[in-house]
Amino acid sequence: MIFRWFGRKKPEETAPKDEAAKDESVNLESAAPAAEPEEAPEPPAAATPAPKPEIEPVPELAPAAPSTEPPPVPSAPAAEPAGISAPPAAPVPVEPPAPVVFAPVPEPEPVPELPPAPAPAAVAEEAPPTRKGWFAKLKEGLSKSSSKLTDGITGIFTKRKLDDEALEELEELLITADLGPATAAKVTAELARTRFGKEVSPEEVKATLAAEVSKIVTPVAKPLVLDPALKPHVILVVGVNGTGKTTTIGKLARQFKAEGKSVMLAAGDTFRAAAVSQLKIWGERTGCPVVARDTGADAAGLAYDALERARAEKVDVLLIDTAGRLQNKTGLMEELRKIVRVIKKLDETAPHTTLLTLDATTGQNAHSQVEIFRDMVNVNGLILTKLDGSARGGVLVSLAEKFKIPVHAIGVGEGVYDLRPFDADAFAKSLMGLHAD
Ligand SMILES: Nc1nc2c(ncn2[C@@H]2O[C@H](COP(=O)(O)OP(=O)(O)OP(=O)(O)O)[C@@H](O)[C@H]2O)c(=O)[nH]1
Repeated sequence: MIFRWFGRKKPEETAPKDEAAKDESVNLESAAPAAEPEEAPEPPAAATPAPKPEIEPVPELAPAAPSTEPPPVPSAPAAEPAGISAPPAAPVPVEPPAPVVFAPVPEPEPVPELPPAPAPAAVAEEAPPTRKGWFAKLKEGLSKSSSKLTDGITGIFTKRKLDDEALEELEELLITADLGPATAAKVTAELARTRFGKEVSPEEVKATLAAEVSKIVTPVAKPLVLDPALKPHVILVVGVNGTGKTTTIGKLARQFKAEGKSVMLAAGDTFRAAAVSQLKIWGERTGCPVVARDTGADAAGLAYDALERARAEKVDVLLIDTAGRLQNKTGLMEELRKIVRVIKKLDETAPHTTLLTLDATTGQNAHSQVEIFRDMVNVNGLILTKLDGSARGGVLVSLAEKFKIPVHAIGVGEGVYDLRPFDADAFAKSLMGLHAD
């Protein structure tokens, strides 16, 4: 029996190469990586004299500051990775997962008037969080993902030896929990190496799996570090509509402000009026100026103006929001590449960080999104959003294994404090329903 297990092929041999990308729910007719687009039109209005963008004045900081920055929490440890700060707050009502828009619908005309934007809760309404509160929230947020795993593990390993059959069942369980075939095979093989033929308890299995998951995700757990020499450090935020780009920008803006940095926001999703007004609300909440134009304006031109303005004002960080509609993939690709090309006219090293937001509730669909956006722009950081309430949080493990792109932070709620640096060990333990210390 033991030989059968050890005689198995290595994960990379057994795992179908593009298994993950073939997720049933991805409509890759419109979303699949495509050939290089035709030559994009020459840089926009941006480089030529253009109407001055609308610059939201920096709201008066005196009233905003106390509400934006909670008093220091004594129990929270001081060590906070650069770029990401204070942990989050009271439980946030869990939204039903927002579906990723992939359907090949015709591209609508820009909507001229501003529909009412959802108003994020005021920063002041959220209680300052503690470290303990953060782990509780992470564990609670991942409870749907972890209960799937822990119930399965208990079912397989109650009073049972670790034999071939048990290992196969475990491997299947890990695949259905979105860890991906390669990761599932790797983690199971490690368990077999140390425990094969022995009676193992569900607790032992969970602890071993948590340790293996932690090993896989540790190399990608890298905080978002700003280069203080850059004025500004330009962060381009890309991702499919509804994955949390704008919300993540708001959360990051709060954190950077809390570190004493000056922040400017650019409403680069000029396609949707609601996206612009939503970013303006985040600008007001966090006390950051927002560079915006009317709906339908050229996004690259807007980004150029924003960077010019941020440079003139020696702003520390410029966060650029973008559109994420994949219905017209070629159009999106052209738009994103044009933004990058145009801002490079001002700073050839920009954007310094290109962050892709991924909605954890979409599971393996996230793999296709990484491939698509990586082909469009040089994605060099990921943020996994909506880990709260997702039963598919295991996807982070397979993303780490496959793409090895740094995961800078995770979102566990809609509140302004609900973004945290990605802590590999806490995540692995929470995913396996174990207590994170
Ligand atoms: N539960 C939960 N909801 C989140 C999280 N991040 C964002 N959301 C919610 O997801 C929804 C979409 O977020 P947006 O920030 O508007 O997403 P977007 O990518 O900017 O979408 P568009 O503006 O349509 O391009 C909003 O209702 C957010 O409040 C998270 O970590 N957890």
